[in-house]
Amino acid sequence: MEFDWHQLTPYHLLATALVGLMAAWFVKHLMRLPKNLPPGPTGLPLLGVVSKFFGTSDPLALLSEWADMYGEITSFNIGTQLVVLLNAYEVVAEAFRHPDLQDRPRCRIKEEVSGCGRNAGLLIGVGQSWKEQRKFTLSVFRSLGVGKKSYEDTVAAEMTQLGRAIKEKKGSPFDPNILLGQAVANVICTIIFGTQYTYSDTEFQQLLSLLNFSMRRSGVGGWLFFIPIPGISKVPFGVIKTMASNAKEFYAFIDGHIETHKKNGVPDVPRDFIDQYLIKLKEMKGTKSSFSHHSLKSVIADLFFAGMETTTTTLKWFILYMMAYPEVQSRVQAELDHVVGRERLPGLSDGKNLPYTCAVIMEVQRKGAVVAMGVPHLASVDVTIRGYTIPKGTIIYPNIWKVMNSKNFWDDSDAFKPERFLSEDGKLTNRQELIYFSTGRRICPGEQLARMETFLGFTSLLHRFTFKKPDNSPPLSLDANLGGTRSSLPYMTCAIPRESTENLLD
Ligand code: HEM
Repeated sequence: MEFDWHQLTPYHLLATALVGLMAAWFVKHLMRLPKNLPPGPTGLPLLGVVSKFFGTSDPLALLSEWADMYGEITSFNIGTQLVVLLNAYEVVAEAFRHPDLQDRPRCRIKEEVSGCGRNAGLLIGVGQSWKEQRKFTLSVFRSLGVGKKSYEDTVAAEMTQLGRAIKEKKGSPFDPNILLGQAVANVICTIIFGTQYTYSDTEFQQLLSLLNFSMRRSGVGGWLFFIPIPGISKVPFGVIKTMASNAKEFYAFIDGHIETHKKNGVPDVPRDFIDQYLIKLKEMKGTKSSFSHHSLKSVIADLFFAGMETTTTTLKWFILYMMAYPEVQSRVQAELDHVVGRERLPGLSDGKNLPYTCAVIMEVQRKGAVVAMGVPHLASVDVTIRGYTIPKGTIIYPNIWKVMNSKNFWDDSDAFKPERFLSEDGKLTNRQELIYFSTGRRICPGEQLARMETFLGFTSLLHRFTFKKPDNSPPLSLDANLGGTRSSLPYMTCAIPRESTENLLD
């Protein structure tokens, strides 16, 4: 049959030209890739391995399988984006120390909704601006005593408020998610706004629901935040639309607090993060720096966003594991009673005398792996790690879950075994593979605060209550939901008050 050129329409020509261009781009793209990329699964042209994720209900298990097949460092394409996954402690430590692997992929949705632009704040900031904001934030934390003895009273007071609210449940079943979230958010509110809310405050309730939604629905490793499409925040339907409108409300909430601080004036002794930032803004006026109203707004959002759901989820795993392992719960309580007694609440200084309790905390962190895929880094130039090239523009994920759960590093890795963190003579032993807060130059700046909240939250709750699965409730599940954090499935608990601590809550 002869081809009739006259039947060709302009649409045919356009379609042919487009296919040709795409093919040319794809070949050029392949030719530009270095030969010594880390090994990994191959995918479809232009789509990469995306389809493999659609076919699985457990993306972590799939990534773990690839780690077992290809080794400590793997690479694959998501669409046309090259992604590298780091699956062993040594390789995460080496990569995250490297000065050229410290950028972040762009977070268009935040840039657009906040109006703060490409490089404001801490969580997605890059270069000099990120360094300045991070250094400043850590210095404010230090000056407020965050993570130190001097801040203990603030956190302990919040945990007492939490204990009271739990006591009001009178041992009947409740979902701990809301109460734990309130306690954790309130600690951050105290640092940033100098305000400690009551749990029934409507403004506070609204803040919690805005934050919870985005974190839970942001996809594995929060990938929805990193969709590299300009105008993404304008999508008029679905989860993106809700995330964008929540974020808008959230930024308006922050703006309100900044304006109130400005209106009232900064006192001689700054009370909180906003006061200290406003002083810094005054100092830096007229100089070229990253300090601005936008950056302030952006850093505050980052602290809430990075600090709230992570810590709440951690505390939720604690209660769930204690219900699932009542013998471990009893042993922690026995150690607390022995070291702390029944006349006072546990404090930070008790930690050194509570090796079993601390081992339980570490084991729940390992099994919970709340930030299972870390927060993605970006290569700012071509870098060589372990003999493999990581080209400029590659997104790098630390496979924190794998590092903390691999059979290669952990004996009987699936088992819940706090004793793995104890030496034969019962002393606490640290393991470098427990990279709960990541590692390297971008390691979580809230680590000290989170450790403090976790320790005081866990010990004070177990000192006062025994957590039990409600009668006739479904069997407990230790499975996880994977969103921005790896969180437990919703569950109910009964908190049974323990004897002779009643007076400590009044
Ligand atoms: C148990 C609770 C927490 C866990 C498991 C956790 C974990 C992490 C991880 C894995 C990262 C990524 C580090 C990297 O890029 O390599 C991170 C970053 C961050 N975290 Fe946390 N975090 C927790 C609590 C907090 C708290 C309480 C705050 C502050 C109030 C906070 C603020 C941040 C910020 C601002 C970043 C970004 C740092 C940067 O990009 O330089 N986190 N966190």
